[in-house]
Amino acid sequence: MQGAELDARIRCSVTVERLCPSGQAPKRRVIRDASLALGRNEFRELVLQVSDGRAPQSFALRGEVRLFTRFVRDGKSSLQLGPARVQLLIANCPPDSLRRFLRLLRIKREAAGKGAKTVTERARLLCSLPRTFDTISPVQARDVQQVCDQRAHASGEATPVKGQAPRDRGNSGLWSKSRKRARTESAEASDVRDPQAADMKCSKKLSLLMHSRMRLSQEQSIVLSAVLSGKNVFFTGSAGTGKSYLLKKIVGSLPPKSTYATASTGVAACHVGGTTLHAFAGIGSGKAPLDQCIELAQRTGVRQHWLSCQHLIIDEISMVEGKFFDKLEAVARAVRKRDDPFGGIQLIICGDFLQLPPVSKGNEETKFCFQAESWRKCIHVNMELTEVRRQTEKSFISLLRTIRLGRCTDEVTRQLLQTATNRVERDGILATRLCTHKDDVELTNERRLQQLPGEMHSYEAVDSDPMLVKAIDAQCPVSHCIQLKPGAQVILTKNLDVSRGLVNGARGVVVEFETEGKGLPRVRFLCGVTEVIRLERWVFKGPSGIYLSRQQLPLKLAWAISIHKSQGMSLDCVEISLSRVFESGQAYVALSRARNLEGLRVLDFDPNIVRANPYVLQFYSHLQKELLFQASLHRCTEAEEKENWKSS
Ligand SMILES: Nc1ncnc2c1ncn2[C@@H]1O[C@H](COP(=O)(O)OP(=O)(O)OP(=O)(O)O)[C@@H](O)[C@H]1O
Ligand SMILES: [Mg+2]
Repeated sequence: MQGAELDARIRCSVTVERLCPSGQAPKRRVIRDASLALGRNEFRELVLQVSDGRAPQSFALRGEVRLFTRFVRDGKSSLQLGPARVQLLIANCPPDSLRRFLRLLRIKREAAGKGAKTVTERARLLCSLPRTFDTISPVQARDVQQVCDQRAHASGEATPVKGQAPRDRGNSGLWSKSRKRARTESAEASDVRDPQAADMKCSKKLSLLMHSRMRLSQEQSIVLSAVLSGKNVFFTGSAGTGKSYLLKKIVGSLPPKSTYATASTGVAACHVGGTTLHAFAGIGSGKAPLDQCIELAQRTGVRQHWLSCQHLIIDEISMVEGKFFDKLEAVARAVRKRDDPFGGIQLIICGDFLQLPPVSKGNEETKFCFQAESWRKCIHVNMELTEVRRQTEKSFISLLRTIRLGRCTDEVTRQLLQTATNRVERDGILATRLCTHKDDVELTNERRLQQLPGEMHSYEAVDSDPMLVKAIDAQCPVSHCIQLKPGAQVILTKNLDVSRGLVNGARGVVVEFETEGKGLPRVRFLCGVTEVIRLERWVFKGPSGIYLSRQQLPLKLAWAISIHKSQGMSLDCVEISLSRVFESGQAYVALSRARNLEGLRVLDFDPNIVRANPYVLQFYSHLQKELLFQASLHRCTEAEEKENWKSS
């Protein structure tokens, strides 16, 4: 199937509810594994076709159609088809596919607008045309123009009252009535005065909307295809090659009911909208004997995860302990009563073993996951991302590559020593110090905030469950209480507007506070933008599988951050003191957070602290050979296929 056709057809669970006029309970039919397609019938009307693999049912989108999109993130949506008194409840759809499907539906429906010919019931009955269903064509320039015309027309008809959605569109019910959209619509209404500008704005907006899907590189797409083919995949790659970016795309491409996104740390889990691996597993630290762990995993709530999980995603695998992985594998088989590796769950694992290793306490011996006994039998395919996306300077990428392997040539040492004099501060934005020890971070941030003159402003988060503040703290990248003063150094913890540089990790300084309302902070960022920062919401799965959320400012104090917390982040301007580095990979993680050499200042650099674990190096050396072998095999098969094709 091509992209456009993919957008027009989704696999999901569909419940068809027929509402009875007499007020009786609706008649329901549940199709668990349905195909839902958008197309046109013999009268060129828009039609939704639901199929369970046998007889398809069609629903023409005539008259009023109401669309509910609040839970698209969970793969759910519903459509009320007014005249037919039918409701379609969509569930368990890969969220990205659902988003694209609904976007296509909205645009096609709006493009048809009022101009759509209505076929009378009589004409329908008398018509001799055979019943047909053609999958809808992709969005064309013509559709975009029609939508813009419709919008301009609707705005012209509606009284352009600020903050009020045009009546006509409100009635169609196809656009959710969120305040944000109402704002946009009122802005559109004011564009009526300059129809040409409004038209251009509208086409630009629509074209952005249609092309806003996350673009993957070729190598990222190959990994996604391997995942969608059902294989157990481990993909690796150096820092910044887009592993977590791809993982988010993978999460959005799988059915939500049976997909569990996890990571070794809370912050990494939040990046992929999931939970920690420990919270998913429900077996505590996993150090208890196997039968006790199995018992723990059989508890109500926990058992349900193990049984419903068909795709388990794990980010930052380098920090998962090997023995813990073996325990999980055995628990999975026991709880699911299946002898296949991991009880038949598809594993999608990613990380870079040359970054931070599992946390060890005291003299306890820790193993990497690839040293787990069950690793080899669980992983079918190893893949590597090679294109670095975080950094663009070739020389910096090559420097980082050397450090990653635990080497430090004279040239690398010279380049890093040279950064000690870098003036990374700009416009009052100081460098973030990456610290090896957590205590240093808290002390530094508290002390520097206290030292600032000016009034302190406090912001309390609104949590979905105030009893679970600790669980939310463990996963959310922002604290329950944030305190700021003018001059506070901050870092953005969410992508707000990628095109303007307001991305996760963007560095800034608080310049002032609004005098009205909540007294929100105005922050000047390194990218040159000064913006009032508003409350944002984070949603993630809590330990018992229910969704938790926090509403808070997407800011964190940024005089200092721990290297452990920085794993997975991209940072604008950093200062690193490497004298107390104690782990292999720690120096590499710290250095690879920077986007470029100019944004980096390394203090007290000693080449001896650059280390890579010898077992990890050995693992990667085997992996490289395996990948080379796979690639040559692939080339041979391709050549053979070409040869066969020529001779046939
Ligand atoms: N296909 C892509 N298109 C646009 N930007 C991308 C793409 N892939 C990755 N990026 C960007 O590259 C940067 C690094 O990506 P990401 O954090 O996913 O890397 P990573 O491999 O997980 O790094 P780390 O090992 O440090 O966790 C991010 O800013 C991300 O948005
Ligand atoms: Mg990552």
